[in-house]
Amino acid sequence: MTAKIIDGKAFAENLRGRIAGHVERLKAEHGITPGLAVVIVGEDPASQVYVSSKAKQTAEVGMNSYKHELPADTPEADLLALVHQLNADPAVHGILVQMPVPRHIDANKVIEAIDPAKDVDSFTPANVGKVQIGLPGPVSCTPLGCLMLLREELGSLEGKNAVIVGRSNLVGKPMMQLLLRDNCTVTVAHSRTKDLPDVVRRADIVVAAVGRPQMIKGDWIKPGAVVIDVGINRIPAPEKGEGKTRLVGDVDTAAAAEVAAAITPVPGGVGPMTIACLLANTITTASLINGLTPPSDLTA
Ligand SMILES: Nc1nc(=O)c2c([nH]1)NC[C@@H]1CN(c3ccc(C(=O)N[C@@H](CCC(=O)O)C(=O)O)cc3)C=[N+]21
Repeated sequence: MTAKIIDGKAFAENLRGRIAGHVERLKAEHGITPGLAVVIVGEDPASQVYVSSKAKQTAEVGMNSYKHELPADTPEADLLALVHQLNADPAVHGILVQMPVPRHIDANKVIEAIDPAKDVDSFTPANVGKVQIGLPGPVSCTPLGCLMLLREELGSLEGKNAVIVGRSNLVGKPMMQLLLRDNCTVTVAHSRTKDLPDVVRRADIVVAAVGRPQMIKGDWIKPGAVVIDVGINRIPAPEKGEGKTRLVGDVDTAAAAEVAAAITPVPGGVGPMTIACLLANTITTASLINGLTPPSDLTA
């Protein structure tokens, strides 16, 4: 078998088109222009590129984009003060503080300072809890993007054996909640899991989120499985020239594609969905802040 390559970039583009429609409606019917504030501390070049593309896409769907770039040595108190200022700003419906923050800043303190009503990453304890019990609110961007791709590919996920490799707060744990809500039988595997290849071989759905380049091999994949590769790893690519690099996922894509029914590529799979879901969450929070029901096509 040769797997279908799931085009996350195209799905994300379509999603952004629907988001633009929702922005239009919020403006025309309610006089609300959703606003997203992105805060970045320090000059990490990869983060800079990523934040710029978020700002560009935010503007493209008709939302207001507020970018705050702070120097790497910004005191924690100054960052917390900015978060409080954004919490109080009625033009801001979503706040994202780009992670990781420099070591002298406590990331948990920053996350807990964000008003859960504006927490478009769904990182705050309040929103993590809401996702767990199924209350409306923002849902972690990467898991939400993965869920949308899986539903598009499979329709109902009911009864599927889903194996998530990785138990991070960022991806593994929220992914577990979402797949459980869609009636999958969920296994969360991690670095201490015994016989990991055998565990993965039982999966109808594999979500790889470990951050180790090409760790999941082709012969770990059950024939006909759907594979979602969350990994974004930069590795040396001497074939492209001295000192060059390329992006690979957590899955050996070429080998897995020989066995799977469908697989997301890296780049062009989950990554673009993450940013589109950030915009989707800003519609969700802007709606809820104004007492409106969020659009059902943008959430879990
Ligand atoms: N508060 C916070 N929220 C985040 O959601 C967050 C964060 N901090 N810190 C960094 C990570 C990383 N992340 C990515 C999203 C999209 C791509 C993406 O679109 N990747 C492209 C490739 C981009 C390239 O070529 O470098 C792709 O996979 O096709 C990558 C990485 C969000 N993060």
